[in-house]
Amino acid sequence: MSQSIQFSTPSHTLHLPQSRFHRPLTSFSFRQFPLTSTIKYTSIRASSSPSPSPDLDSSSSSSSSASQVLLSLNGSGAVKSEERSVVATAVSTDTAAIEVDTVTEAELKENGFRSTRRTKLICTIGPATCGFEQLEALAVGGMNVARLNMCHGTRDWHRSVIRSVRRLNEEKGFAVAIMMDTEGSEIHMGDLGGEASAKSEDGEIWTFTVRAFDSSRPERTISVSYDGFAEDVRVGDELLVDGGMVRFEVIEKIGPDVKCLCTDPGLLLPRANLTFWRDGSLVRERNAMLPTISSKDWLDIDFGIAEGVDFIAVSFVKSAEVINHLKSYLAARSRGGDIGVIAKIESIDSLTNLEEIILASDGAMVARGDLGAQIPLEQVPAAQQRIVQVCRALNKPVIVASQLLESMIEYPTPTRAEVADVSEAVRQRSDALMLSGESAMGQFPDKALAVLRSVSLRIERWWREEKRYEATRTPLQAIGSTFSDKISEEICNSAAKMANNLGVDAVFVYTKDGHMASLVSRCRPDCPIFAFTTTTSVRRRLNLQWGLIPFRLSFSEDMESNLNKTFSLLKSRGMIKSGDLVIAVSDMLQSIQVMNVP
Ligand SMILES: Nc1ncnc2c1ncn2[C@@H]1O[C@H](COP(=O)(O)OP(=O)(O)O)[C@@H](O)[C@H]1O
Ligand SMILES: C=C(OP(=O)(O)O)C(=O)O
Ligand SMILES: [K+]
Ligand SMILES: [Mg+2]
Repeated sequence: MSQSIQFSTPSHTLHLPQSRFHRPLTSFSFRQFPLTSTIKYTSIRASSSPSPSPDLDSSSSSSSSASQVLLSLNGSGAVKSEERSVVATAVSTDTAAIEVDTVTEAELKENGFRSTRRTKLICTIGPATCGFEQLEALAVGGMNVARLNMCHGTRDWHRSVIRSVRRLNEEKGFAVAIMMDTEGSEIHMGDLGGEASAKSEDGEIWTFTVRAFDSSRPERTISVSYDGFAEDVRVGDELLVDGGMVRFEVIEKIGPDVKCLCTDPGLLLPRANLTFWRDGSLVRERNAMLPTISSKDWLDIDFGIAEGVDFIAVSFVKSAEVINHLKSYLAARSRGGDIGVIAKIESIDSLTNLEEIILASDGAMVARGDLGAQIPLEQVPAAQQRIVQVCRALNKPVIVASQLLESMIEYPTPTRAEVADVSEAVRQRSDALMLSGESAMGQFPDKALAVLRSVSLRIERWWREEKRYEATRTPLQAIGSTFSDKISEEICNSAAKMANNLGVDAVFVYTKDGHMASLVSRCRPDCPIFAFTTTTSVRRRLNLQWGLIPFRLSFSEDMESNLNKTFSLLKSRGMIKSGDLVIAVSDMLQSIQVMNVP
């Protein structure tokens, strides 16, 4: 019935120093399981309340102990509207102890493993999506991470969104992670005194000023966030709003006011970014004086720690130093340092110091909005490809962001060019795609998310059909520093290769801190990766990474018992079936097992 092969420790064990994951280290040998598997099944006992503790089962060999599996829809593909009514409701059967997100469950049951989406989706939350039902619709539509841009909104507003997302996760079994994005101290316009936008026409004279307005905004006047602004600019400089959406020429300076002539008309949006160009180059001296993390950002970071966000995305990173600084700050203040730091690559300096920045971070964002204001637009695609490749090489998740479906802020369908752009990001196999204004303040947030979902699924399938995977490309460079890390890496590389060659249905990875799961994800195998972890926060963080379907599950050091338990739980939910071919790896027992589900 089930055939399984196990590479594990038998007679001779090689003793190695304990790794940072405290896993027993092993040597490798080969053992063929008898055709009648040693794996046995016992039914799952129902438990009236799910265990709040993410601790491992103490009774490691007992696959009959009350068990809990938490699973997210993340990674699942499309959801039909009629399924929404049943989505994410806790199932009250004798397996009530299993909390399952029924979106993924329905997907797996209906279309099998191959249908799951590998590319992760991030939605910026704004006025269009901050209500509980709107957040739920996004989660049902495939949102893996909710992003909060601290450039906008009050802390109270952000707190209420964070709490709604948390409630959604708790009540409906989702694992949507929260990413807080810092404002940074680059120069930007004020908030237009509450207006949604202001139109600037060709030939108009506008005043940019560091003065604050007591009451309403004077006509054709824009406040600027940086005090040194009026001193720094020169008559003749070109002033670009949002990287060129609107252009002005500086014609006169009067104290704190700078008079500018509009040369390229357009819409001014609240808090739009401002850059200055002199003789065809970006004026950067001024920016070098500004701290990457402003005093307001530090307060926001403290707020993020207190509210338990999962990721902090740092705007306008210039070097690895600021990332290291923030990481030690977080390690000292947040329990267990469980907030991931994402470096936003959106400046010339961040491209210059790309490798060291990414190495220091837990992930990176190709922030094409500001990047396109700092380098010529035609250089942005090459920069994107390089950033995606470096992240992959260094095993850090990478997000492609900004203007993916910009036209969908106003229209219900994307342009062909936008679909091509999204396809390219998926084809590069970036971990995640991000919506900005489309979900924050657009008219069609759910439709925009559905476009990301369907394009991701289609391109991923095309990629697999074309068999354009690793064999034809340069192998991944080795990254592990300790011997133990090198073993994990080799195991994951081999497991992914075996998964492709054998055409397995899924890779199972048992991981406490998520590292082993990220190593499997890095290989971008053809099949989905079921990542089992013991803690809720790791489960949420894994939601950012390509191909991972994160589950929370109590498990032990005993892989056979873990597999027994997982098979029974997933089979009882109809998420796997007898005969499915699975490869299992774990960061406790460094082994690869190949087996058919009995
Ligand atoms: N928390 C918020 N409150 C109000 N509006 C928001 C919020 N977040 C985003 N927005 C709106 O969505 C737009 C796009 O979001 P985003 O790309 O994150 O910001 P930005 O345009 O400042 O880079 C913003 O310009 C703003 O109009
Ligand atoms: C994502 C970006 O950053 P923000 O929206 O904070 O400007 C960007 O510049 O592309
Ligand atoms: K920001
Ligand atoms: Mg930016």
